[in-house]
Amino acid sequence: AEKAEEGKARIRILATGGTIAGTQTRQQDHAYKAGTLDVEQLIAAVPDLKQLAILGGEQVANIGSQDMNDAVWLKLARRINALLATPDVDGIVVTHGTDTMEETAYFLNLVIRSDKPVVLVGAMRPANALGADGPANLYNAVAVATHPGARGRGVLVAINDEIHAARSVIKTNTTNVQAFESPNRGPAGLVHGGRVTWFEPMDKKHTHRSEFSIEKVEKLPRVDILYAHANMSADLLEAAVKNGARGLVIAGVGEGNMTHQSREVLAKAVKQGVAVVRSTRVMSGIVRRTSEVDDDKLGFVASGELNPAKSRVLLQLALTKTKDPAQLQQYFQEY
Ligand SMILES: NC(=O)CC[C@H](N)C(=O)O
Repeated sequence: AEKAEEGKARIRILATGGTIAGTQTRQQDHAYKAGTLDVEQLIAAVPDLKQLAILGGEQVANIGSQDMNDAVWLKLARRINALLATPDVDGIVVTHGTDTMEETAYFLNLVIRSDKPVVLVGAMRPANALGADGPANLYNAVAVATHPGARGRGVLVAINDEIHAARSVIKTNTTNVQAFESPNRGPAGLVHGGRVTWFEPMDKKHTHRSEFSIEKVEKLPRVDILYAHANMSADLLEAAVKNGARGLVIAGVGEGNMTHQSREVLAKAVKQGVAVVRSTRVMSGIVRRTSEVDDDKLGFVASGELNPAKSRVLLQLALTKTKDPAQLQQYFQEY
């Protein structure tokens, strides 16, 4: 029997597309189209959601998340801030493609102004595939968003029975249903059949404690990521600067390393006022300040635990405040 309405959390589901809203023409097909179902269809597919919460749905976008961009981020973040500022919404679930989910989650983690739960969810199999994972993931995500322990934890990702902090989570498999991990820290919790278990909370600043704001931001600065490899030439770095990048993130080899030619071009870029962050193409571990590369001398910033995609998000927001390398480094420690 359904629980009494009073006492139930009011959760708004904001849909943006992705495989969770995707369909294939035949169940055996490999090919499919992301973002074909709308938010009402997603909710209707999981009747038991009504037991968990009072739900409302909104369609913010309907795209494959490879097409996620600053404009949709700003729209989504503004809508969430507006909803959470009212007393009628207790939490938000965002359905999202998995390709860039880690970036959207971290962006929201830095600009949402509330300690109410915000939970991103996706799926690896289209909605009508054999063994579709979307309905169970959505059920679990709503359960997490209604859980009192989710409050104040920052933006979360709930997928395949795990809960992850936006800051730590990365996609680690192209197609498997087990596609998300937090390699350095492990998950923030577990959720199974809607039952939630929490682990240690994140010690970094986020959401209501974040000093980043998009209220007055019309456009985010351009930040490019360049991927280091053996025999890496430096001309693509020069091209990025020439094309107006205000920040560069290096997906470095090892602990944020790159060819000496690249390092020299980047040092020059810093002198021209471009911010440079050293991250790594390696899946786990930390890029510490001044190991093989002398960040103090060159004016670079070490990304710490943040992978290139997340470093890019933080740098975009940090550049709305400063381009001083010392202050930028401080942000990379605190967020
Ligand atoms: N599993 C997925 O969600 C991937 C589908 C699509 N590429 C997206 O990220 O939206």
